[in-house]
Amino acid sequence: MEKQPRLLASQLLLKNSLFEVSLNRVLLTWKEIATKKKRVSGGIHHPFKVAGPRSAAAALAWIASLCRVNWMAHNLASEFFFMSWLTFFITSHGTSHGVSVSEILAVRELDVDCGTKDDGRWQKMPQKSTEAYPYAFTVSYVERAWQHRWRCSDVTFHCLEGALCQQWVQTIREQLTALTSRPKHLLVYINPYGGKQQGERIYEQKVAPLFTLASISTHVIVTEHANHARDHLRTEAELKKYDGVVCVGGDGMFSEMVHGLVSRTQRDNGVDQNSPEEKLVPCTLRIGIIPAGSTDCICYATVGINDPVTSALHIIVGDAQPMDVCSVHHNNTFLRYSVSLLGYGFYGDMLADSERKRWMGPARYDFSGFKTFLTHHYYEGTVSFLPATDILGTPRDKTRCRAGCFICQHNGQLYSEDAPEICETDPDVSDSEYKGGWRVIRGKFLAINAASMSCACPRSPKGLSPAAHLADGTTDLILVRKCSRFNFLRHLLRHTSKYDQFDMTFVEVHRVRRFRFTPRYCQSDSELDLRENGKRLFSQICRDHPACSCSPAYSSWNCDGEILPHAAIEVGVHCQLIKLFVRGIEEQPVFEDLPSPCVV
Ligand SMILES: CCCCCCCCCCCCC/C=C/[C@@H](O)[C@H](COP(=O)(O)O)NC(=O)CCCCCCCCCCCCCCC
Ligand SMILES: Nc1ncnc2c1ncn2[C@@H]1O[C@H](COP(=O)(O)OP(=O)(O)O)[C@@H](O)[C@H]1O
Ligand SMILES: [Ca+2]
Repeated sequence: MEKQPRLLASQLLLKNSLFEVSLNRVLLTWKEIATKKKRVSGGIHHPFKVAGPRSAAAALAWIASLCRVNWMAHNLASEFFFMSWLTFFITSHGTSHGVSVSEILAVRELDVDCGTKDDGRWQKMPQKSTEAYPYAFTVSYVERAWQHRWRCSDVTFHCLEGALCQQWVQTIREQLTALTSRPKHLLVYINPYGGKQQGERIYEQKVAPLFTLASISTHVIVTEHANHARDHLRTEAELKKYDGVVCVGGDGMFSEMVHGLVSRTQRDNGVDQNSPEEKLVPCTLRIGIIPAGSTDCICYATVGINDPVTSALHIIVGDAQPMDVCSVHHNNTFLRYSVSLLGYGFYGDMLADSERKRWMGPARYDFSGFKTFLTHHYYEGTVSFLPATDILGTPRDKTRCRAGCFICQHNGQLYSEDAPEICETDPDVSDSEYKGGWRVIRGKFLAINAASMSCACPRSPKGLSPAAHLADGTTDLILVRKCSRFNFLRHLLRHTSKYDQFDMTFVEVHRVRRFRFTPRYCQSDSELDLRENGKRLFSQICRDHPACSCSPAYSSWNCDGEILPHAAIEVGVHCQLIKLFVRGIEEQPVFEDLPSPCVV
């Protein structure tokens, strides 16, 4: 059934005119071609996947001989076909290849005699094609590769008539211009010190050539100090000139962009950020992330991979994904926004320690994580939260937030018949109570984490809260109570396997709209002084009595990789406050579940 229209189309085409094509795969993708047999790439099948020549030169000759491709489309007036897809057939093997117009990156005419150097690499036509078909154009398009990676692929079409060639180029350009969601002008900030300090190199070598190919103009700023990008965005940047902003760096750099853009938007709209109850105005400009940091969990959890080329291609095709942002206040004073992790206890202590070891690069987190694990401090306090009861789904269900997520499309405003009713007495939780819809839990905690998205990252591909949603207006509050080191290790290890990290007696998780935390001792205006004195006092006591197993009174909050100055905070989720140049993680037919090494 499916083959019939294609067959008809090909007959039509042969009658008219059109192209004989040689599929001119670029050398760059050769490595992938050789291993393609193992991969599934979104239903695209190539004839050259079974066996391959050894050297690159042999590969080119082999591809050229193998891939005699007929370009089959109907006449240009027949817009129906063109509206969404370009389809070409690889006649030697009878397979077809369709490319959505929305995933075409660029089209350029080729000077058949001397090739083209539009994108920085020469493409020489095979001699035979040059003689027989003196005109050609190249279409660059997105090809799906292994594990959510996207790559830029080229296909070159040859033809007999110059006018026809131009007509095709013109038509494809018109189609691309009609895609209004694509950015044309971008403001780019590069953190040269993020991650392994490769930001500038990554941008120049991997991203800038793709932006040039897609005719995107950029204004690039290499930051000179922390908060440079935030302050520039908040005050100076002429945002009207741009269709989006891009950061090259890690989660900290992304956080700077969020603070700059959100603050600017609130100021322009007369909204007071200091009021915790205030409804914030969403930002219109989209943010792109080129991952070049240490954790890059926002990129990983929204794209599925930390890969600069993939992220650049998502920016070029103009993807858009709304995201929730948490605002953090202390005593009616705005502190910070958070998009990924707000963590007190384990992640706060780990971050505070790791900041002193920046020279270690991304490995500082493993080192400080290990050290913090050994110190095994717990903290006493009260967590109160407003459960999100009017939603479908729970933090423990098996659904995952993926591209086009149904729950996020409805702003999380779905009513579930199974949603638990709030009852005044909960026999399961003896140390919790309800006050006006708020639930209050007192206890001793190793960690208090709020994940407003999954926080998936290479260290934990499913993340801190695997079922969290990017844009549902809720955050998953994870409470890890005091337990043995062994049990805490079991909990941590489960972040790296398929086993449920919440299925442990000392762990609970709640999907909430707001929450507050108050440490047991304090909180007064002189909290900061107390904290400093307290820390000094405890460290003195512990130095004097090394066997002492007491915990300090306070930890710090890790807010997307930044330390907050207060332990007592109030947090509210702002549904879909920002937009990213991504589409969410695309479903893949294979490789979705990583094999788990063991369960403990
Ligand atoms: C035993 C292995 C345990 C692995 C547990 C992994 C849990 C990982 C959850 C990660 C959540 C990440 C949330 C994102 C936070 C970022 O915003 C933020 C800033 O990122 P940036 O530097 O790119 O700007 N990053 C972070 O705060 C770093 C989080 C990294 C956590 C690593 C924790 C490693 C723990 C190792 C414990 C080892 C115990 C071994 C005992 C034998
Ligand atoms: N030019 C700069 N010099 C020093 N710090 C910077 C600079 N630009 C940005 N920063 C800060 O560096 C911190 C870490 O940046 P980030 O890109 O997230 O890297 P990482 O993932 O390694 O932490 C952020 O807090 C950011 O504000
Ligand atoms: Ca959320």
